[in-house]
Amino acid sequence: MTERALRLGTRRSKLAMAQSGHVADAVRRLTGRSVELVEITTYGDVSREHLAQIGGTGVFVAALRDALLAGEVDFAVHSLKDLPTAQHPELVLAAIPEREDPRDVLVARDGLTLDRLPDGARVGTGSPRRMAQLNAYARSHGLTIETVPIRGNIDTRVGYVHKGELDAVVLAAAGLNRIGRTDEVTEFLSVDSVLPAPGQGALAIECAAADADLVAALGELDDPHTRAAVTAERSLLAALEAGCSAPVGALADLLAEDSGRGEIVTEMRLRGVVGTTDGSTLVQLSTTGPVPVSYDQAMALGRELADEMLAKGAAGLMGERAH
Ligand SMILES: NCc1[nH]cc(CCC(=O)O)c1CC(=O)O
Repeated sequence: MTERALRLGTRRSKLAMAQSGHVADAVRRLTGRSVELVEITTYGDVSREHLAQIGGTGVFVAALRDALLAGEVDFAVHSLKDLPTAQHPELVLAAIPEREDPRDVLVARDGLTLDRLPDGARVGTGSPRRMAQLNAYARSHGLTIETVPIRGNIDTRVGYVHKGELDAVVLAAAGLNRIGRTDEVTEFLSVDSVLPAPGQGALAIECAAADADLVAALGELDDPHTRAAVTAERSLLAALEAGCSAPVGALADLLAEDSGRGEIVTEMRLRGVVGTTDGSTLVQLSTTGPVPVSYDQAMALGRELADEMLAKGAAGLMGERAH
C-alpha cells in the first residue's frame, strides 16, 4: 500500500515558497514519501498596515496553524523569527534545521555601505529593532540618516532602492539568499553593530504533537546547535515580554578555542540588545554558559540575560508591548 502524500502548508510569497520547497525536498529524500505544497494566505500577507501597528506576534503564522489544527495540512515551515515564543499546546517544532546567515544586510544605491551613506540618507526599514540599532550606529559615527518605515515583501522593499525612492533598505541576509538575490547586498552588517532578530535565519518545521510518526521523521532535519542557539535567543525575548515587532535583537553563538589538535567549543555566548527607535539609548549586554547546552540551560541563559537587561532599564525602552 502506498502512503498518501504529506501536505506542507505554505504562504505564497516567493520567500515562503523557496523555504517550503527546500524543506519539501529534504523530507522527500528522508522519508521517501511524496510531499505536496498547499498554499495558504495569511493576514500578514494581505494587510497594508505597518507590522508594528497590526501589533501582536504571529500575523504570518496564525493561518498556517489554523490549517494544521484543522488537519488540512500535515506540517508547515515558518521563519522562526516570525513565530511567537509561547509553546502551542497541540503543535510541536519537530525540527529546526541548520541556520542560514543570521545577519542583516544593507541593499543600497551605488554600492554604498552604512558608513559611506551621505548626510540625510533615507534608509527603509519597518522594524523597530533595525531602526534603533541603525540610528544608534549613525549617532556614534557622526552620520545623520533618516529611517523610513516600509514593509512589504523582499521585491517591494528592494524596489524602493531601484526606483530611487530610498538610498538603502535593510533586510535579512537569509531571505535574500533563499530567493537567490544575495548579489544585491552592498554590505553584510556586522553583528557588533546590528544584532539580528531572535531566530533570524532559522526555519521551524511544525506539526501536530499527536502525529508521533511525523514528529519523529521530521526530527531528522533538526540541527541541535541551531536549536540551542535559537532557544536561548527566544527565551531572552520571552523573558523581556517582547514580541517579534519589539526593538529586541539577540544572537547566540558557540565560542571555540584552539586546543592544539583542532578547535573545541568551549561556551555558548548570548548577546542581546534593546533600544529606543531613535537610537538615543541602547541596552546591550552579553553572557556565556557551558556547553553542551541542554534545553533547560539555553532557556536559563536567555532568562539570565533578560534579567540583567531589565535591571539596566530595558523595559522602559520597549514602549508599547505588542500582544
Ligand atoms: N519579517 C519578515 C521576514 N521573516 C523572515 C525573513 C527573512 C528570513 C529569516 O530571517 O529567516 C523576513 C524578511 C526580512 O526580515 O528581511
